[in-house]
Parts: sequence; structure tokens; C-alpha cells
Amino acid sequence: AVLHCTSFLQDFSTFYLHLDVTPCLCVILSFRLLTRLQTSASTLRTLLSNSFSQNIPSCLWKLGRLNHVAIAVPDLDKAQSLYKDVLGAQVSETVALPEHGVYTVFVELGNTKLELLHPLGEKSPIASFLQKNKTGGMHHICIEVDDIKAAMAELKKKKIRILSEEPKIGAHGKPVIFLHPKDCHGVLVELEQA
Ligand SMILES: C[C@@H](C(=O)O)C(=O)SCCNC(=O)CCNC(=O)[C@H](O)C(C)(C)COP(=O)(O)OP(=O)(O)OC[C@H]1O[C@@H](n2cnc3c(N)ncnc32)[C@H](O)[C@@H]1OP(=O)(O)O
Repeated sequence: AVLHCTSFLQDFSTFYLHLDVTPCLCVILSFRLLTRLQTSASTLRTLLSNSFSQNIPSCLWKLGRLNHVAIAVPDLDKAQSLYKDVLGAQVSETVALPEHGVYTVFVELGNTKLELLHPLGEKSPIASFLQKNKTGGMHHICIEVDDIKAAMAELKKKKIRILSEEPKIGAHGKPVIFLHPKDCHGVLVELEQA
């Protein structure tokens, strides 16, 4: 393309010389033409790269909004009362989820929620957490994804440990998985199918 442009410019200059235009004017006109050619080449490059990036998805799944932050608490009634009576938030009833080994209470915050967690049963993951954190503490964050199966496939490839073979049905009746805190900078991460 460069060779074509160069020879075209040479022909173009010769043409102007034949017309008896001064060499100086000829150089100016050639320079203008070259600038135009460069501009259209860069515009073309931008257009091509835009259309490619629209057609090829960088990722087959997308991370969405923060669904909730979960807090493990040793006394669910006291924690419920703090958010409802002291802080004035809208607070749900207590719901037992035996398949997860937890009692849950949701605190509505408008842009997201808090999930208060208390152990249910002897094998509850919250029981071992509370043994190490006697007064309670932040247990996990939950982020929505648009395709949990695609997320699992990609995260497995990237060696992020997923804490169950298959998604479980979470507190909102939707499939969820948990990612190992040691692979997520010390934070247990739950992904929920939006
Ligand atoms: C209803 C549902 C929903 O919202 O939809 C729920 O919430 S269910 C919520 C409850 N379900 C879950 O949590 C399911 C996923 N969780 C799990 O599989 C487990 O709890 C693990 C996260 C793998 C931890 O297992 P386990 O307590 O047996 O192991 P461990 O005590 O030896 O912990 C291994 C290391 O991870 C750290 N570790 C443990 N739990 C952690 C947590 N929540 N956040 C950050 N780090 C944590 C420990 O300090 C330890 O680090 P060091 O070695 O440095 O001391």
C-alpha cells in the first residue's frame, strides 16, 4: 500500500509539473494528499477494530451488581434488632436453609442487601467461622453473574477453586456457587445467577 501511495504521489507531482505549477506548490499539494491518505487509513483501522471487538466477545459471561454482603452473627435476634430497631432498616423474617446449614435474615439497603447468617446444624460452615471469630464478622460477598455455568467453566480453567461440583440453590431460589477465599484475596465470594 505504501509503494502504491508513493508511486501515486510521484505521478501526481509529475502531473502538476506538466501543468507548469511551481515545484513548491507541487510539494504542498502532495503533502496535503499524503495527510488525507494517512487520515483515512487510521479511520479505516479504527472502524475495523471497532467492528471486530463488537463481534468477538471478550468473555462469555459477565459480572453484575453486588447482590449482598453476608455477616455471620452469634446472636441472630440481637443482630436483627440492631438493623431494624436501632438503624431503622427494613428487615426480613428469619428463614432456615438446612441444605446450606444456615439461618438467614435479609436487611434491605436499597442498592444492595445484608445477609445475616447464623449456624443451623452441626456441620454448618458458619459454626466453624464463628469459632474463629467469636463476635461475628463479614463472611462473604455475593455478586450476580449472567451465566453461572460459563463462569464456572472459565474459573476452573483459571485455577480458581469452586467449592461445589455443581451450583446449589441459594437464598433467593437461584443457582449459586462459592469461590475459595484463598483464591480471592482472603474473601469468600458467592456468585449468583441473576
Ligand atoms: C444461603 C446461601 C446464600 O447466600 O445464597 C449462603 O449464604 S450459605 C453460607 C454458608 N455456606 C458457605 O460458606 C459455603 C462455602 N464455604 C465453604 O465451603 C467453607 O466454609 C470454606 C470457605 C471452604 C472454609 O472451610 P473450613 O471452615 O472447613 O476451612 P478452614 O476453617 O480450615 O478455612 C480455610 C482457610 O480459609 C479461611 N476462611 C474460612 N472461611 C472464610 C471466610 N468466610 N472468609 C475468608 N476466609 C475464610 C480460614 O481462615 C482458613 O485460613 P487460614 O488457613 O489462613 O487460617
